Amino acid sequence: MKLEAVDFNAPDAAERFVESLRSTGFGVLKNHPISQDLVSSVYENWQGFFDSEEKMQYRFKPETQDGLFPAEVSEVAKGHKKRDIKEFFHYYPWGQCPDDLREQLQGYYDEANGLAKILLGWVEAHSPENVSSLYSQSLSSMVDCSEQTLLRVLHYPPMKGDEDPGAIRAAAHEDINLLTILPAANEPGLQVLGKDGEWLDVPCDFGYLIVNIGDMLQEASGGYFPSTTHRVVNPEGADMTKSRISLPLFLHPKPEVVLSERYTANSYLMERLRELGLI
Ligand SMILES: O=C(O)CCC(=O)C(=O)O
Ligand SMILES: [Fe+2]
Repeated sequence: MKLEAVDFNAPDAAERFVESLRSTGFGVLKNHPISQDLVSSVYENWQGFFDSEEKMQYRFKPETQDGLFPAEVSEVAKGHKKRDIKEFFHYYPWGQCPDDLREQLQGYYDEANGLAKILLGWVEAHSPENVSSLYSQSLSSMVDCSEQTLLRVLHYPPMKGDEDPGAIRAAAHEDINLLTILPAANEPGLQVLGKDGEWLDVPCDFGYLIVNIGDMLQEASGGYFPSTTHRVVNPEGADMTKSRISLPLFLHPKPEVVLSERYTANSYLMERLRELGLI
C-alpha cells in the first residue's frame, strides 16, 4: 500500500482523493487552499502557549470538555494501558481560549471548515448509490453550523528519556468523528495501519493536508468508508529533543443527525466516550 498526495487542483482530484480514502482510510492533499503561513504561525504561537505557565489557567472543564488537557490527564487509547505522551487544547468557538490566540485560531477553524465542506461534497459525489442512499441527509449539511466540531491543538513534548516504557506519543486508535482534517505536523511520526497489518508513514511534507475517515462516517456509510487505525510514534536520535505540534480538526455532526438505524451522532458519541471512560 502506498499513500500518494493528490493535487487539489487536478481535474480528477475528487475521484482520486475519495479512492484513496476508500482504499486506505486516508487521503493526502497538496496545493490545497489552506494558508501555510497561517498554519506555521499557529504552530509557533501555540508552542509559546504550551511553554508558558499561564496555560494552567485554561484547564479543561469536565462538563464541556473545552480547554487544556495537561499531560497527566492525557488520553489512554481504547485497549491500551499507558497514557499517551502528549498534552492538548480543545478549541470550540464557544469555549475558552487565551484572548491573544483566539482570533487566529478561529481564522484557521473557519478556513479548515470551509475546505472540509468541499471534501465532504467530494465524498458524497463519489459514494456509490447504494451507499449514498444510506445518508440521512447530505454529509456537508450534517456538519453545517455544528457546535460540536472540535479543533485540537496537540503538543508532544521532547522526549526526556524517563518515559514509561511502552508509552508512545499517540497509541493506535481510530477517530470517533466523521472526517478529520490535519495539516502536516512540524515533525514526522504519524503512521497508518495498512490492510496488510504493516505500519506505514503518512507523508508529512510541509504543506500537505492529511484527511482520515472516522468511525461516524464508517457507521453512516454502512462500512463502505473504513475508519483507519493510526498512531504517532516516538522520535529517535536527534529528533528526540524536538517538540511536535499538530492541529487536527474533528468534524462532528450536529447531535440530532441520524447516522444509521442504530445511532444518532449524539448517541454514538456518548457510547464511545463512555467506553473511553471520559464520561
Ligand atoms: O498528531 C497527529 O499527527 C495525529 C493526532 C491524532 O491522531 C489525534 O489526536 O486523534
Ligand atoms: Fe487520531
